[in-house]
Amino acid sequence: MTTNKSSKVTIVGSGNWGSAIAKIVGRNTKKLSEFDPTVTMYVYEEMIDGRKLTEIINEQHENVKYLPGIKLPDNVVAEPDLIKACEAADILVFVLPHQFIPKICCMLKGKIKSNAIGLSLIKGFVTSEEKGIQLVSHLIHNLLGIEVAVLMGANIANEVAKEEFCETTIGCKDSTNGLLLKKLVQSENFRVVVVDDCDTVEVCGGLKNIVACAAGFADGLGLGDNTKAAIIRLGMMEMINFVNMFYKNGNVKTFFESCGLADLITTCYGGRNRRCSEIFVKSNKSLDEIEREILNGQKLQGPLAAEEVVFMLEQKGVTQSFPLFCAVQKIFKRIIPPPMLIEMLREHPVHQQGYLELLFERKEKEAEQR
Ligand SMILES: NC(=O)c1ccc[n+]([C@@H]2O[C@H](COP(=O)([O-])OP(=O)(O)OC[C@H]3O[C@@H](n4cnc5c(N)ncnc54)[C@H](O)[C@@H]3O)[C@@H](O)[C@H]2O)c1
Ligand SMILES: O=P(O)(O)OC[C@H](O)CO
Repeated sequence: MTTNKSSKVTIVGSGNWGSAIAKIVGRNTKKLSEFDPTVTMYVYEEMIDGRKLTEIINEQHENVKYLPGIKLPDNVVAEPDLIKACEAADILVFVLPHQFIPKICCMLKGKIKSNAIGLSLIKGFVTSEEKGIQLVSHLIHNLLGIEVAVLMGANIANEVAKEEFCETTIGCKDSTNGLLLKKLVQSENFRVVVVDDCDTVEVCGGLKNIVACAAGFADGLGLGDNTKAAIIRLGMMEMINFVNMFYKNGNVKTFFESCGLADLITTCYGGRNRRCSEIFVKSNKSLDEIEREILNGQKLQGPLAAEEVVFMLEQKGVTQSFPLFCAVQKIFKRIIPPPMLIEMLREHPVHQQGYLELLFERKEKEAEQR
């Protein structure tokens, strides 16, 4: 935990969500004595119409590429040098597409304060040859040696930036740090609940992106709301099963925080993964083409997560328990056609009599044994 009276905050990332959270964090640090008012935002530099993005942000106080139309507080300062941005920070808010995080952490190793704390807003997993699938917060902790909390919820960045009411979940083991992080990110219209079941919070954020892709496929196939509701329910059952199998201390109650069912709903109706998956079904375009044409530099997390998760499920020999995750991976690889999604869900193990009892009884027994 940090002992500074006035904690210095750096946001590592400046995409759609990074910029939206910078708006809240910048406002809070300006008014709360716990924090140094200046928030540094690490920006992966790029040129926009001949000007550097960092210069535009620092002069116009707007991330014109990733969050156009939203003014950032003037105490949010864009910095293109990763080390300069992070070396003095007491709190590091990680909010980059997950594919960039291993490289960023390697660059930061040994260059940050040893008593800094991290908060990861990254929804995804990382995989390596030796370690298989790993939670992003665990990777950051292992590489940088700092405690890392997570923040996940039903939070489409553009809506948060417009200050529409929503909720979110922070997973943090240390209650003092949890409270400090809550103060950093909570606002009138962004309500925070802190829980200590960090792994479940983070797994929810990574897996819901896969379910969102299935929802997008259903939209692309012209199916209606009943099918989408089934996809959300079956997706949530696979998420619960995944936590039960691989994160033994996970608590099913966490699925009823914003990071669980609520995020599944918002992402299956309004998210980028859903939108791009619908186009994937309706066109012959590759995912790369769709990402380039639709997202203007923003990144999809769902297809990559499906690849990583299914690789792990295959290694463990348990793919039959996760037909929805597997269907998404196979459809993106064009191994099966999109209508096969429904074939794979028709015989879902959740439809077997007594499935829920088995799922929850097993969990209760395990809890008793501990
Ligand atoms: N956008 C949302 O609505 C939203 C909401 C909640 C959580 N999230 C999660 O937050 C995380 C970040 O998402 P986002 O929406 O802020 O990002 P984004 O999709 O807008 O990604 C683009 C960002 O990646 C950066 N980038 C591109 N190439 C890079 C490189 N080689 N190295 C480092 N950075 C590079 C870009 O500069 C830009 O800042 C993701 O895990 C996402 O799932 C997003
Ligand atoms: O746009 P998506 O699909 O990356 O989802 C955004 C957020 O994670 C929703 O909470």
